[in-house]
Amino acid sequence: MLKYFYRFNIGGVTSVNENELWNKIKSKFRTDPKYDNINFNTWIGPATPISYDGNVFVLELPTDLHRDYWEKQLVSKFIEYAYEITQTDVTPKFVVKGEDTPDSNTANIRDFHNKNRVPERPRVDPHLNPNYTFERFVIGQGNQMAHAAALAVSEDPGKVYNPLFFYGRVGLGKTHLMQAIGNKVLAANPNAIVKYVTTEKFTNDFIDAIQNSKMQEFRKMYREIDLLLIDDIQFLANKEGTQDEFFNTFNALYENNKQIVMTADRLPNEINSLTDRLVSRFKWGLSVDITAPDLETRAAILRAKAKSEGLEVDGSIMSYIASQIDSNVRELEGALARIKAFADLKQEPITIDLVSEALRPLKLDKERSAITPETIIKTTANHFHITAKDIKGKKRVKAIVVPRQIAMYLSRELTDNSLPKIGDAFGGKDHTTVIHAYDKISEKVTTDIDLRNQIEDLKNEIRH
Ligand SMILES: Nc1ncnc2c1ncn2[C@@H]1O[C@H](COP(=O)(O)OP(=O)(O)OP(=O)(O)O)[C@@H](O)[C@H]1O
Repeated sequence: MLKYFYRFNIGGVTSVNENELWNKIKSKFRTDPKYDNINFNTWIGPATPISYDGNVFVLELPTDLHRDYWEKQLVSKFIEYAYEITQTDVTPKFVVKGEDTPDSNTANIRDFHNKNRVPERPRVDPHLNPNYTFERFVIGQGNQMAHAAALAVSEDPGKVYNPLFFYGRVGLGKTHLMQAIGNKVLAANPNAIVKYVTTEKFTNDFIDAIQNSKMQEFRKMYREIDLLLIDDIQFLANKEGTQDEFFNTFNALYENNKQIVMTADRLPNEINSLTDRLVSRFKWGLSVDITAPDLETRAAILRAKAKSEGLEVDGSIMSYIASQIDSNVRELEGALARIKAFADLKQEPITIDLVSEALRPLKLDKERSAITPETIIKTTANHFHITAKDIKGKKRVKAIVVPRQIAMYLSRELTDNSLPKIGDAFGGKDHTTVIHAYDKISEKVTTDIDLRNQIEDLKNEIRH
């Protein structure tokens, strides 16, 4: 391709040639905090200046995708920078490498091959954990809805809820449930193309494809999927290029009635800088949250895990472990593994003493005993901008009654104190008042997301 290297003069201002101008523009992009290294190396670095005649700047880009990206995301910055440098309006023109010299012969050959190709089902590794099945998933109050939706989708992918979106805190079974859909779909139809991918992997594959000019393969692979399971999409935050590509993948699959299942630790509209068009698409289907399992479910999960590992543990010991660990299922599993290792090492049966010894380094008992209704009352009062005296008092206004009930609920959840003892700490209330408050809040958290978040925040504040 011809390159022009010349300087010329407009009104006494010495103009720069395309290389000089491009280098200056590049350094401006480099120092702009909006464009980090990955962004710069992916989109800006691979561009080549072709010509600049004082008005039009021709920039060659390696792929169509780069052109799209430049036209949508970078063009205005380019114009702004070019103006700062030259004090003139520069119009950029983007050309894709090789496009202005199409080799018709090669194109014809490629066409021929495309038309005569025998369609084949590509082999895609689904990346599923065979243990993440519906059979091994224990249903409880916090995951009932999510489980039902997952099951419905696995029986009729692409038809009922598309996309299906699970959200919730870490370690509560989102990945397990989404992969259960994949395992079930594959069991029913071994030819289905199922792919589980984390958002991190999707991003890396995408960047890799751009850097190695493999976008076509990348797109083809993702667009032939029947069931796409994409985990932790909160990691799309602040990644505009990947969001664009995911948007295209999403549309291609959706239009072909292919099922998409996603997870995140929060709702789509709470993900930082997730573009509105993605947020609105994610809302087309169904979003379900998974919340922390209650005591009963935690014990049931433990029983199921112990059974699958051939561990014999008494029911009351299970309840004890479940009462000690109320954060998430992953930690529950970790505790069980720890107890098993401890029993093996000591060659002793699993008893309450052994369990409490095994879990001691996790400081669970200590943590529990360090938390008292007093600390809970104080923290809750602060949180709601009232006083501990209000909580212990008898005022019946809503602004005090609700925090009082929450503090009672937390005192039951986080301490081993008996009901009368909790009642005493709350200014001598009867134990039936504590039960009433506990039941009321337990019921409310199942439907009120704000309350649930507030309680989670409070638990964290109390623990730390
Ligand atoms: N209801 C359940 N029944 C049985 N096992 C469960 C249940 N919920 C979670 N688990 C187990 O807990 C562990 C953590 O679950 P998972 O990885 O699915 O959580 P997650 O919500 O995807 O968390 P993260 O956001 O950290 O990826 C897994 O081993 C999973 O099998």
